[in-house]
Amino acid sequence: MATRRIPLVLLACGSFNPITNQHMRLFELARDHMHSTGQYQVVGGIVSPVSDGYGKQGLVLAQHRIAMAKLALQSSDWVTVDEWESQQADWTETVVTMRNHYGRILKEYERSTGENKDSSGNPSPLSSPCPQLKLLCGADFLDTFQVPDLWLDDHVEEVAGHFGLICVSRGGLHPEQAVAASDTLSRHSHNIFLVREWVRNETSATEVRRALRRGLSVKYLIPDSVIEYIHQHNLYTEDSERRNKGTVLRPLAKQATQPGKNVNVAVRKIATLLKPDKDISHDGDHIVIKTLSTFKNYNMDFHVGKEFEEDLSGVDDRKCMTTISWDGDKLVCVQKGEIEGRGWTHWVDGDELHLQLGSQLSNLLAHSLLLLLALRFSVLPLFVHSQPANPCIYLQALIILHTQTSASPAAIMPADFSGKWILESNDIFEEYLKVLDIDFATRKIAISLSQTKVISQDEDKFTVKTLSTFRNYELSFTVGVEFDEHTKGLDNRNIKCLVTWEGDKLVCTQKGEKANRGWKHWIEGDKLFLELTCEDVVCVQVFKRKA
Ligand SMILES: Nc1ncnc2c1ncn2[C@@H]1O[C@H](COP(=O)(O)OP(=O)(O)OP(=O)(O)O)[C@@H](O)[C@H]1O
Ligand SMILES: NC(=O)c1ccc[n+]([C@@H]2O[C@H](COP(=O)(O)O)[C@@H](O)[C@H]2O)c1
Repeated sequence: MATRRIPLVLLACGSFNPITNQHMRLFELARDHMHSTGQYQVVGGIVSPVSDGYGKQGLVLAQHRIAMAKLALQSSDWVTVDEWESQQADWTETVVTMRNHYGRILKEYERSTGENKDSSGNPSPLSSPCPQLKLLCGADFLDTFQVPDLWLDDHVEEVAGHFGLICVSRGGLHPEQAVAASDTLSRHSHNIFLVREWVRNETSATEVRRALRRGLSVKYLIPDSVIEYIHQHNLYTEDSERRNKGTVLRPLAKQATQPGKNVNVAVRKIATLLKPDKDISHDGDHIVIKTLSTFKNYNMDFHVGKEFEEDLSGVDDRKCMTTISWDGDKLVCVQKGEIEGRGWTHWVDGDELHLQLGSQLSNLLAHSLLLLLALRFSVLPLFVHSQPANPCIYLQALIILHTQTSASPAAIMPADFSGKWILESNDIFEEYLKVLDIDFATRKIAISLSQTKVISQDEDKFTVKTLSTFRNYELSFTVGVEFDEHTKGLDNRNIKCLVTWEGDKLVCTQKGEKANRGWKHWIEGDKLFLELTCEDVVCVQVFKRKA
């Protein structure tokens, strides 16, 4: 007997700021994929734009995002826009939105099966199987599960385990790795459907907004009706992009103050009202970190490598013998005293400054990581504060910090790029070569070759050698010092270059005949990333450190 398919509803949650053609494609791709399993019959799709309380930079009002999504989806006979989430006063956890929709779906199902019950009240064999609801997302969404304090573990468990996920590939991301890296996701991998989009579409709402601000065409990226709506309401401007700038994303603020996080309610209330500044200055290994707030100020003034007596008045009023030292490019602090294993570690990872606090008291949250979200030279950090005034309580409070120092975190902890790096992936390299006017034959050779980068770094002085069996290229520069480069053997142009630190990224602007030309280098774990930009093409190369 043929098994009957499970009716399935797909739910996509996001900003949809604005909705793009690719958002709508996700539904089509997911439906095809789920039908191909032979198990499911997709019976509907829901777009659920997030509420204004989400706090994401540049988020225009929900009423506009809803209106645009409705206009866009006029062409679909099975995907609809739902306003429930967007109309909630505060931002709503995704799982709460899922429960709400699923409750509604189940009611409808019960109503329909009510008509088909046998004498003992059970659904008759004629009834269709119980419907399911799954969350539809792009590969970047899976990565967000790893961000500390963004998701509650129980919620990830419920989304992946109880409901299920359908995840469509995006850019060079590796959703299968995101699943493998998470215990929760890998436990439910049978309920996570990875959909491969072969016709790659890199449209992102952020890029669409940028183009609109610059007065560039976005035709064929978003529907004409949406373009018209945007122009009528003058939606995406420099002003609208500043909306929520400096605001901590609501999930980060909310999840970190959940009762399940062992937060002292009274202190949490005070802490969440605070807006302290963090002022970091340094002169060689002499570092001063001032944390200033209307509640409490705390200053640290130390020399790396020299033990000193730290008076934690205003924190937990203990004294410690403290030593802060470099461990690679991490700043590691050991605080010897009454509390065992006390200390912290600071490091920079991409645009983020991480602080890991450890102490016997905080074992419950032994790996509580902070994200200090950095925007170019200004950082918007989140601050987790250990306040064991009551030894049973671990306080985790989020405070918004605006760093007002010209010294970026990278100036304190510059990354070390030295080493040999082997090319692993080379995303849209051919488009990049094309935009540099490199001829067909050279392009075909170049994309087929492996590359090795050999980087020597002496503080801010760099030599980067790019080696392949076809051509070698060498570049030397000092961060902050402009230089002339002749791209010999590449596109043979003369350009004026300046490399600067942005966080721990090395960022180069290349001024010359080609617009918007430059590159960025950064390290994540044992990977070296190189983002090459020219005009509107962005190519990402990933290298692996050679042991
Ligand atoms: N090009 C794309 N490929 C695959 N998934 C995508 C793509 N664009 C958006 N998505 C997915 O659509 C959902 C809603 O996305 P969202 O509203 O955040 O748009 P976005 O383009 O990702 O926005 P932003 O550029 O601001 O990050 C998310 O699950 C996201 O991963
Ligand atoms: N804990 C949570 O439920 C949680 C955390 C972060 C984002 N989200 C959701 O993920 C989506 C992300 O959208 P953006 O990619 O536009 O930021 C939003 O719908 C947001 O509400 C949910």
